Amino acid sequence: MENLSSPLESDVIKAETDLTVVQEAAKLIGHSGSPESAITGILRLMSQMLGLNRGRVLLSTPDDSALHIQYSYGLTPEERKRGVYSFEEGITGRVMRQGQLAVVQNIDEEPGYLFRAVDRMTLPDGVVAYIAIPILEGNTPVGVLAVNRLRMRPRSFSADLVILRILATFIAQIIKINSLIEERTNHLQAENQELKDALQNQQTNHGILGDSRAVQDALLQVTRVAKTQVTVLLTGESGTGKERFSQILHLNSARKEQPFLAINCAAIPDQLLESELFGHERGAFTGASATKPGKIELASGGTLFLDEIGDLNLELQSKLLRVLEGQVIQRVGGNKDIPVDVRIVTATHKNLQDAVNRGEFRLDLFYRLNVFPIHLPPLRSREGDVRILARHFLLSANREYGRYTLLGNGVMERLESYSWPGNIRQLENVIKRAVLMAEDGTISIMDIEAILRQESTISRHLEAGQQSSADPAGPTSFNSAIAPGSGGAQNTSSPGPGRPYSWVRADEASELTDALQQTGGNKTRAAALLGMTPRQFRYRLEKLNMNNGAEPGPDNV
Ligand SMILES: Nc1ncnc2c1ncn2[C@@H]1O[C@H](COP(=O)(O)OP(=O)(O)OP(=O)(O)O)[C@@H](O)[C@H]1O
Repeated sequence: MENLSSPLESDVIKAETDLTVVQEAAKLIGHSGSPESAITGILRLMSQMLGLNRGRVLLSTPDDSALHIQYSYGLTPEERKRGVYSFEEGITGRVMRQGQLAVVQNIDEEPGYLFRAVDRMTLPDGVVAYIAIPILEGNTPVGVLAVNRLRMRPRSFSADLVILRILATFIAQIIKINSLIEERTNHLQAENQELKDALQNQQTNHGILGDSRAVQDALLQVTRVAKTQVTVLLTGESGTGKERFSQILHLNSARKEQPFLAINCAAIPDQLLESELFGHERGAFTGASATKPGKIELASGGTLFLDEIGDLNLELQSKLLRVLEGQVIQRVGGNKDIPVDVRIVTATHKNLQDAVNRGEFRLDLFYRLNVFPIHLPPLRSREGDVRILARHFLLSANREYGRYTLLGNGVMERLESYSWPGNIRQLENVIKRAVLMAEDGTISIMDIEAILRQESTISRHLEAGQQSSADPAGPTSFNSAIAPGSGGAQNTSSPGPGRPYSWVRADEASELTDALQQTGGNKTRAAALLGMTPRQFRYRLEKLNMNNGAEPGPDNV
């Protein structure tokens, strides 16, 4: 081998060999799903084609911060097992620590060479060298590629170093791809389990998620009273699941084949609400061109859910009491008693007793409604539920948007420590927005912090907005009112994707600008970041005179 015909010819042969090794090793990257065979294949090529023997790849384990021989060629299982080095030990530890290659020309003369994995006796008698190269992910060492070679060989050290650097890069790729595959596989397995659990949960709990005592108690109470005719009052903060539980009550009752209708009493002006609830006769008021049955009639045989019952005016309270006592209604503009058979379930986030004390709520109606109160506690006091719900909402947002997003390190803990004033609805919105915002398939702690910062601004704006009137831009609202005459058995309180309306304020300009900057000017994504619909976002830009990148004008608010 040494006596080649001419230096030029030997150079050509070496270059061809190197090229073959690189080509064959590159093919092995395609087998990253099985890193053992791909990396061992590269180590075998190094030994057979380049004379770089006893190749080993040492990787660190998170548990003991030491390097272990994970893959090798030409080492016995015992030698492999012995090859464990702390980052402070030997040549290998130094390469890992400093991220720089090491070349030991003669291992017998290097005090730092430990002979730990491979005994000197098993190596050739001549002068043996050792080369160790860091395996880098970006600039960070994640492991070490090491080999022994005879010092006297026709190939130069520098030629070996060049090819070893290339092969270390290939090995880094294989490790990276494999860890991605592993991460995705784990995610898929978790998702699979989640789907099985959800299916099971769907069968037993009608899709109500949560292991906390509070949720389990509420479920038990709901299913217990479902079969009876008892009047149920659901209490709890906004977004705690009052409407959801009312549906479960209906689905567990003998009325489940009949309609379930919902109305949010706070979302509909009083004069419309009366006609929505009781219906009207033809000609009852301007525009009443035809007789229209109300929701109470339409829900006959089934269940009517009245959300925000505390907002019902005193006149309608009396009429509702009459329904509860006599199971009859009169349409607006009519004088005929129409018998109805409806189960009325109500909900409120207000303290009804206080409303009674202030004279705003009828005591007799309060007693009628409050026969069986069920309280849904806020999310912050449902221990363990944020985790379950967050995983569920992540899964469904991924499905809805066709993404494959994962939660990054520390994100779940941050979600668990947040106070969730908007409860489950807010958690769902935050996860949806985070999935839309996540750039590289992972929701980072920074993404979540940015969204939670926005959430606290939203709460502040909401307080301001609640003192104002309706949105001229007609934004999506959590509680949408029914258009008069829309009829049909629709649910009028389903949550929308955007945030509830709040008045445009001058100090919002910097938020809009920040969001636009973060999303590189993409208005749809900026809107999502702020929890707004694109329409709400555009409306604000217009109001603040910022549509062409202009600074906001003080008179435009
Ligand atoms: N335990 C739960 N598991 C899964 N999803 C839930 C749970 N509780 C509530 N949700 C979901 O959270 C959202 C808010 O619930 P819901 O509308 O029932 O709250 P609410 O208390 O009626 O709110 P509001 O008082 O503002 O009308 C809905 O999308 C609902 O499906």
